[in-house]
Amino acid sequence: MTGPTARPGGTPSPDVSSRGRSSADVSSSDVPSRAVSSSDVPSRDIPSSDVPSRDTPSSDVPSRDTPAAEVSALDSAQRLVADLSPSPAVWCSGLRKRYRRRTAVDDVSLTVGRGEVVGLLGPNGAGKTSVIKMLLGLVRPDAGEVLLLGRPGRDPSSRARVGYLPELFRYQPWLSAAEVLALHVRLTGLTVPAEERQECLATVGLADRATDRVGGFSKGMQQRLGLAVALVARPELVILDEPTSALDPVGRADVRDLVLALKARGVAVLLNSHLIGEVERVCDRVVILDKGRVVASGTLAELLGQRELRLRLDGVDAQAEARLAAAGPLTRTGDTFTVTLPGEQDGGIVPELVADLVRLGVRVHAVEPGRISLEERLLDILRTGPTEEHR
Ligand SMILES: Nc1ncnc2c1ncn2[C@@H]1O[C@H](COP(=O)(O)OP(=O)(O)OP(=O)(O)O)[C@@H](O)[C@H]1O
Repeated sequence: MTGPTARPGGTPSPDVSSRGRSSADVSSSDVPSRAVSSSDVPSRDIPSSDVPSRDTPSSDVPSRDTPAAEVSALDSAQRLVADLSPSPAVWCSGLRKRYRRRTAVDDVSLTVGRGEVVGLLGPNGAGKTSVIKMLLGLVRPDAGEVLLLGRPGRDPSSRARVGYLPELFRYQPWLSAAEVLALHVRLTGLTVPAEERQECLATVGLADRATDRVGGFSKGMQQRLGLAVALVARPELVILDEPTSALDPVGRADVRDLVLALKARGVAVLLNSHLIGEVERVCDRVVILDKGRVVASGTLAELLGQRELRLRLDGVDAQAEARLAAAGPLTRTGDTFTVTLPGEQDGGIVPELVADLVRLGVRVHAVEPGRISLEERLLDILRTGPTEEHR
């Protein structure tokens, strides 16, 4: 996944507004303001003003005098645009960042599809937060390109539909939790009714602290409030940088449920977390960074494989053992047989094996698919370096 990737069909919008700013964002001096030109393939993210519409009175819109051929061409163009798949929630290519002589991010490209949950993993200093800040336009990349929801990441309007929980943040201590949410909703330029804001506080477990001043909140409560801020303006993409670092086990489980609920609603999530078990439970795909580079990426099945099958059996004769060995390399410890299945398995391989064993008179006590954990794979990749298979 390293190296520049083809740009998706997102056409940046010239519309720039202050929507999507967060009072927890880093200083505006980090935020580039240069406009980005566009010349790409259209996507559904094209502002509707760029697309000819029969409903909009305009000099470009066909009138009764417009020749039929022209109307038909406009119809086709509209259909073509409507049929295009939406651009990814996050797309970046060739991101690089140096801080003085230290390279923090080196040629990082990644994509988060709509409704997809992607985990960003890597050791301390790997460049995860730097990548996130470049995606959000909070740090200027030395090279590379970013599109958020089909618009340039540097365009503040792209962030109106992005919820962001920064790794380090501090809200105005003199405001109440409800006031912090109201402030952030105003910054997005959207209208979110008070009841919905209160529901959002309830979602993160702060329903009964709405009127309390944030200055008196514990670290975990501040992190819960940060989550509420990230979620309150009905985002289409949520970027969570270490969302559970201060949370208790119940809070962590809540965040897991929350990420799964977002996914169920079609919201894309980019999750940076050192809690690998959490990432393994909620993420569709994982991108592993080390020393600023992508060292591995893929779905959990791709990264972890699903190659082992452990069976606890009795009554295994030579014929049954031969059947087990036909499924893949076989080892035996007491009554436990472990078969290494081929990488590309078809879904029928396990039920067929079990049915054959039963037919051969074997008593099947347990069948367990085994695979290594994401933590083991991560350590393996970081210690020994990536293989072609991981990249
Ligand atoms: N503002 C900055 N000035 C100088 N160096 C920086 C700055 N921000 C990050 N770095 C350096 O860039 C590298 C990557 O840092 P980054 O915070 O992106 O890593 P990370 O993977 O998020 O780490 P962690 O898991 O510890 O949060 C580190 O070597 C860090 O010291």
